[in-house]
Amino acid sequence: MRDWLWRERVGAVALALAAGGLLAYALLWASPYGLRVLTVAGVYALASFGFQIIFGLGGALSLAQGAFFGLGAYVTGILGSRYGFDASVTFPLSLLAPLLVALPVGLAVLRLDSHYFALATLGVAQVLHLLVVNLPDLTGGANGVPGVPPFALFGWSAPRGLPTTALVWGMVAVGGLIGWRVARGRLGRSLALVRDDPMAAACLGLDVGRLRLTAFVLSALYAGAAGALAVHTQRVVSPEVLEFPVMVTILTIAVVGGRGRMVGALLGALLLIHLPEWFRGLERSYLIVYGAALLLVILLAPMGLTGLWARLFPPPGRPLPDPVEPPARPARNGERLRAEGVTKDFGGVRALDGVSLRLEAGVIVGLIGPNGSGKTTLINALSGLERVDSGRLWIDGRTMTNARPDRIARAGLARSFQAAILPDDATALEAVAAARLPLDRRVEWAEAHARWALERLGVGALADRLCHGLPAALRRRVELARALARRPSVLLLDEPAAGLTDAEKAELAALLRALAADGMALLVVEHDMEFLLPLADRVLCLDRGRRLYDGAPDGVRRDAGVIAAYLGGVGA
Ligand SMILES: Nc1ncnc2c1ncn2[C@@H]1O[C@H](COP(=O)(O)OP(=O)(O)OP(=O)(O)O)[C@@H](O)[C@H]1O
Repeated sequence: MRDWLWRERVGAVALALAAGGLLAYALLWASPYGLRVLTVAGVYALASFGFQIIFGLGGALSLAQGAFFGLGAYVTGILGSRYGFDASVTFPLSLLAPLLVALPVGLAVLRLDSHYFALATLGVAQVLHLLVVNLPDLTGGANGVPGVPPFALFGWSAPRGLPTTALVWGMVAVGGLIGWRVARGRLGRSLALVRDDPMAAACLGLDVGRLRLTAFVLSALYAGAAGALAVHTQRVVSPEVLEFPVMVTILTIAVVGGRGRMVGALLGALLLIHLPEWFRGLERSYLIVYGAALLLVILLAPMGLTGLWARLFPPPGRPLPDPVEPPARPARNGERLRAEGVTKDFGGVRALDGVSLRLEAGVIVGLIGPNGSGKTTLINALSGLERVDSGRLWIDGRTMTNARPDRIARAGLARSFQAAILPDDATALEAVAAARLPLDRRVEWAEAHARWALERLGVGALADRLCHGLPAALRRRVELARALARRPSVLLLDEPAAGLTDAEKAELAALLRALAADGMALLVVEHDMEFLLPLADRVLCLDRGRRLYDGAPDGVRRDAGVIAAYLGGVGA
């Protein structure tokens, strides 16, 4: 514990020293030109904080960050220069304008795949650029708007030099702190989960669309603020602020600094904006040296400067929270899930053909059938990952037919996948805590509940181990702990015993029985009859998407239809 505190403090001390050094440079050594460059670095750091939220944490390559920057700059430029408004009007409006563009654009394009999303956001930048060039009465066209006043608020105005630098870096400090809290808090953690695997995130109850939209809007606010400050610094705004180099600079800052980290944005901005100045003396060869220096940084630190720092000085393992049992859903007997007449076609293939199913509290239902009989499709349909063509679904009496996976998850359903999906660079505790983010208001509570789930599955000792490199059996346990942490009323498991030793299977069976005894309704897809038949209370067998058998486990081996379609094949 003491070691952890000490090492945590080392990071804070390093940051304080760097801030002190920067302050000393600004106050004592920097020339007026040096202060200008420092101010521009601050402006880019602010825009990059926002980019870290949408790109670094959310994993969405938005190429609109430069456009939002330019929009903020134009709003301040036009209102300040033409109408004489001070920052009390121009600054909020420079945030509002990107927000008003980001909302509809985000709603329209955030569901696209990454490269289409990147192209769509690039389109936003192109449209804005065309608009400013072709609306000369408003924007000054290709010449832009000159004579933008300095940042002024309630009669005080920031003259060039130190006051402007201090103002910008004050905003950088506030913006960085907010961004840091976002990254460490529920939003940042949820976004990282969405970035790593949107499907798994949705099945844990996270509203992927809303999270991405929030990140996009936040990124636009940061860019708008940075654009407003940029135009006060340069005192002129022209279409250049909407051109691609601004976007490329922001992207390079994030990549060089380290994706998703606010300190990375800060370091990246300071480095990227100062590098050309340091190499300017080289005259014509400056671009070559600048490019080579960048390449070197990327080669030596592919995870960015902050990634390199973390590799050289690995962050201390945090003390684990004490386990706390999460509140259970109200106990209910009887039916928890009902599906009726579920039909699903994939092109010409009928994967499910009018399947009906009931899952009850305390009852384990085994789902069997030959390969391609529709078992996974049924689990996907029940958990909202596949839309059904016809049929109906209820969970705890509430209709959930074709509801989104996150809604179904919040209604009380949890599931596992054939191959456990866990984020590689998260610890087991973080991976499980992610499942509690939609339920717990604070990350600390989510972690305490996650610790309980890990202990319950007998893998408490793995809490601070990275998911990457965990053996398959342990990954399954952690995934199950993640499902359990949400205290679901219905649990769907897709081949949970695959790859386990006999001893591990016996442990798993005991655990599943204990969960059923707690009142959970379970559906277990398995090919391993030795494991499933003694475990299940009822067995449903599918064949070519149709129900072939639904009854007691001991009747399965005697059923002629099941033997012909399936058991003959698996040699049971
Ligand atoms: N996304 C898809 N697109 C097209 N066809 C699909 C898709 N998903 C499943 N199918 C088809 O639907 C049928 C049912 O597949 P499903 O994966 O549900 O079977 P399964 O019983 O889970 O098989 P297995 O035991 O091999 O996992 C198969 O014919 C499969 O090829």
